[in-house]
Amino acid sequence: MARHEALRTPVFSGPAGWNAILSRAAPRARLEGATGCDIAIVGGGFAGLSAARRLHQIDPGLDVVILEAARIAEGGTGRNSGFMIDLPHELTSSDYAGSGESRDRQLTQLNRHAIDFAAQAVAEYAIPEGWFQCSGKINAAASAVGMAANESYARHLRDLGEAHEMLDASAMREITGTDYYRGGLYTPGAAMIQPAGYVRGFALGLERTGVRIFEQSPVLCIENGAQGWRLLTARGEVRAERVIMANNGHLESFGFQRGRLMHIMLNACMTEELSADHLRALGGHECWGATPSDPMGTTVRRIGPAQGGHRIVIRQGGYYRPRMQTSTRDLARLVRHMRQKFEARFPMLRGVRFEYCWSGHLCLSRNGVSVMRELEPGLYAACVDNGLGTTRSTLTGIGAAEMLCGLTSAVTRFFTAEAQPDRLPPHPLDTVGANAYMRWKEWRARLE
Ligand SMILES: Cc1cc2nc3c(=O)[nH]c(=O)nc-3n(C[C@H](O)[C@H](O)[C@H](O)COP(=O)(O)OP(=O)(O)OC[C@H]3O[C@@H](n4cnc5c(N)ncnc54)[C@H](O)[C@@H]3O)c2cc1C
Repeated sequence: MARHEALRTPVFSGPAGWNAILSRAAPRARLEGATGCDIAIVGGGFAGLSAARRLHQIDPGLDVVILEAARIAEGGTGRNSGFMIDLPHELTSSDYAGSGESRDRQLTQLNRHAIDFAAQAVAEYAIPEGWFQCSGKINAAASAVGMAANESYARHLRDLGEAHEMLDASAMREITGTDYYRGGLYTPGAAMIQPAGYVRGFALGLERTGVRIFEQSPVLCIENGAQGWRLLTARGEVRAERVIMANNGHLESFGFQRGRLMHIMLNACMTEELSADHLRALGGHECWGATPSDPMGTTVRRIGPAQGGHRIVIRQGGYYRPRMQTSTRDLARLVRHMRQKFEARFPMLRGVRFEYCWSGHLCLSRNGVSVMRELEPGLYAACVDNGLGTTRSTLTGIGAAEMLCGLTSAVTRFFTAEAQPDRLPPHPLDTVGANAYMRWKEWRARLE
């Protein structure tokens, strides 16, 4: 009998701001007592919810249960910046280009498949328009380093035949209201989501199709016996024929891929609602999204009433944390950094408070691969987001559902052809090495 106990379950630092600015969602039941189903899914983020939707599309008769450790939209999926990006977005490169033209073409096609899948869910589940907008995004450049990265990425996009537009400083000022940026590279294919709104609407839509979701029900142990799989929580258990692990880096907490997954904690702050005076002083467009031209820079988004109020969301600073947690001290230090970044960009908004500051978890592999495969008979993984889970985890979820149902597709072929995640150096060398490398890269991109 296979038995996998969870070494740790998710711990979140700071409130998930995107969720906090929406009207309160009614809590779902915790798992109490015993229940059975055909397929149990561990984790209710992009991957888990997408897997449930794909399972229902393939066979509406399947009985599916999702067990989420936190509440829907309070985990990593509700803590990101909401850029659902179609193009290559390789965080370990200096300009987002991936490891080769052919893989980048393939990934772009797959990312667009994920965005289409999400757009269909938005239509079918009647998710409000403001929570999913195909408005494109900008790679914003503030220094010579950023301008060079944009030039280099634009060359890559030209080679791939992808649409893009270079923006000069005055166009950037017109959009963002600040003269901080020297230029930008606009690409039209990204969808901008209100992550909490999107994922809450997605979960409600799934429930209307019969999927059962239990919140605050961390799975503590999974075991396989003669009667299939048993998933144990503190107060209940689910028996299932098959299981999809959609818990991203916490796959390692169950003993899988040990020493091969990089756990990065990323951080973000969201301002209080901007007053009419602030809005006048700021100018610019009501909604825009700017990723940094250098992946180690600062992401900024401005949102409007359709997303939860006129606010600015800023993201900066990643730390390698194998225990998958951000300490209060780490978060306080990062909030100070983000304050500096905010004030440098928006001097006209001095005094505007950060209302919500939080940290969330990314899981990368050194060689940029995900883990979407059958781990043991009847146990599947849809894990390792590589920093772009809005699309990549949507895809791993789709792929795991298809594989479990015996289908092959471009998605399953892509992931099953991937190598294993590369092994990392042993602790504490991995932590010291990764953090030193990230601090150096951040220093180089300090103006971006
Ligand atoms: C500040 C920040 C900004 C980001 N910006 C972007 C962005 O703009 N675009 C983008 O694509 N990505 C972004 N990301 C990354 C993105 O959030 C992740 O890639 C995405 O959340 C991964 O989705 P997932 O479903 O694979 O995993 P998760 O969202 O982490 O979902 C996994 C779920 O599993 C649950 N879980 C874990 N263990 C258990 C257990 N034992 N039992 C039950 N449930 C369990 C967790 O609670 C969690 O809800 C950002 C991340 C952060 C932190």
